[in-house]
Amino acid sequence: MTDKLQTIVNREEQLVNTDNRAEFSLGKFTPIELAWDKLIINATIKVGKTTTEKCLLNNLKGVMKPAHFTAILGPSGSGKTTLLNFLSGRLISDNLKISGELSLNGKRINDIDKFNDQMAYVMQDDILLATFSPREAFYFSANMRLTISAEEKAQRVEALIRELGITKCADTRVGNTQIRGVSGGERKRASIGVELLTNPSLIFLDEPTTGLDSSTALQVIDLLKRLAKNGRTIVSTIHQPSSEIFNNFDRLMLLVRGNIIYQGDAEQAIDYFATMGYQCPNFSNPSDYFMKLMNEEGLLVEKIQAGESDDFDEAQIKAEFEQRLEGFIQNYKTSNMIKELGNS
Ligand SMILES: Nc1ncnc2c1ncn2[C@@H]1O[C@H](COP(=O)(O)OP(=O)(O)OP(=O)(O)O)[C@@H](O)[C@H]1O
Repeated sequence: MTDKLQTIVNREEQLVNTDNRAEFSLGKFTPIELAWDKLIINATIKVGKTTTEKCLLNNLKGVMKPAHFTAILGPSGSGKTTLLNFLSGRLISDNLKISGELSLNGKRINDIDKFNDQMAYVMQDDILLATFSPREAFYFSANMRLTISAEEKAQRVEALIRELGITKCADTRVGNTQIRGVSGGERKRASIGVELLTNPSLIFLDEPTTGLDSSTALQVIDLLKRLAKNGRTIVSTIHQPSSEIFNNFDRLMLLVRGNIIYQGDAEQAIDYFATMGYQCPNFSNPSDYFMKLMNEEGLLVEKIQAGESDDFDEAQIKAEFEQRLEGFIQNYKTSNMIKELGNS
């Protein structure tokens, strides 16, 4: 275990032993640092008699740190869900070839499934039954999954309802598109709550803010941030985050076509790209800017905005984008971020 991680573990134990711990008093948990190296995932694709190989993740090294909220951003098809599924042990497909190394708190592991009880995965589509209230859903899940006493289950459920800020709607049915129920943000917080019942150290979330308006999305992000502050490892893919949401990320990972082009402190990302000559304009949303950099269409828009002719050669744009992408990949490979990963 690294010194930094040991410090977090010690801090966590201090917190756990303190009666006045304010938030998410779900009990003791061991902070988790999940790291991986040389991760290659290839898919075999058969169309008629032709078989081709597609690289989904291209030799990745990375780390998800405890007490941090890490956001994974990238264009559609860049490999975000594949990475999330691999790290959470949910990647099952007959046509995938997977190789690489995983380690948990500094120790190599072969089977992530063994740590299932310390991890949770919040899917994009909420799994709550429309006719249950959040309180009923929590008790149902607690009875199915927890082996603690009935009194402890009740304590945990009631604490969660308070800490998630859903006291007012705890007895309202969840609802769905046909049945009126709690709001979208309350439903998402309740979905996260169901996963929190097992007191996980590491939580993966797939686009938890999709379909929510900006202030409701911010409430969900605030919840994730609080969980991270509490010592948990929070890893989430996020679709089109606002600037306000972006400001809540501790760490940022940018993925393009199965390659990482940034992995580090979210607040240093703007400076990092600026040193390469890509300055995010003042008052603009950093994630929108990064998404433009990671897309061929973004390059086209950039050219039109710069007043260049709108009679573009598609092949030329493609070639220019490939060159830009290669520059990002190579710059990342020689950056301090990669060197720091070596020490984690
Ligand atoms: N089992 C598979 N076989 C073949 N191709 C696959 C398989 N799984 C994923 N892919 C392809 O790998 C690429 C990455 O997929 P992934 O779902 O990880 O992307 P993503 O970044 O999460 O995209 P989105 O934002 O659209 O959800 C896509 O082109 C997808 O079609």
